Amino acid sequence: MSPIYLASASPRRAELLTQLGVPFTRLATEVVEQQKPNESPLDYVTRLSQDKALAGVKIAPDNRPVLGADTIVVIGDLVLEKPLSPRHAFEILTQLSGRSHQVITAVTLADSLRITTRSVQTTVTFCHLSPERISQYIETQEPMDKAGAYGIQGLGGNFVREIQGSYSAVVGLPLVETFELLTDFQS
Ligand SMILES: Cc1cn([C@H]2C[C@H](O)[C@@H](COP(=O)(O)OP(=O)(O)OP(=O)(O)O)O2)c(=O)[nH]c1=O
Repeated sequence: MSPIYLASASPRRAELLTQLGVPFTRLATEVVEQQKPNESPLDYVTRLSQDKALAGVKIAPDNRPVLGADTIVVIGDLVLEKPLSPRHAFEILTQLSGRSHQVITAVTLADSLRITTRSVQTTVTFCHLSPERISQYIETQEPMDKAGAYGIQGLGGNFVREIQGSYSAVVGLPLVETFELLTDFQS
């Protein structure tokens, strides 16, 4: 696999790309994450992954492909991103308790001429969480930098009764779809 740029500060995305065997250099980009009125969750996560990749293309020193990705948690029509505070994390986890939600991850590859995006939707079902259990989890700090205020790869995995779809997409980068995207883009 040829080397690429990764426009992401997420340690999970770097680990997953390493697991795929893709050599990469990280680029530091800043993208404002704000859903527009009437923008669907899928359109929103797609746009963010594209904005991240295109912000990387702008600062990349050469024309290697740039990968950008975004992950959101969706319950009903409501998009849950990273919690703004421990109190907000408590509200989010209370909403997720005892029911199913969707996790959508979009991945974009772009260079100065082309842009391609794949999105993956996974359904995750949580067991019932008591307020005490939620508070204890928040004390670990694990929820604070994660969409939906949990990490399936960490202690948040203890809450997952069922997952239908891609585990790696929930963690932040769908391995199969990213490999296919890279293969198609570089062929
Ligand atoms: C649901 C879930 C999300 N997450 C993480 C993946 C993402 O890093 C984060 C969602 O935030 P994002 O805004 O997608 O990504 P980021 O800000 O961490 O990184 P960057 O924009 O620089 O690429 O939540 C987990 O690690 N485990 C989970 O189970």
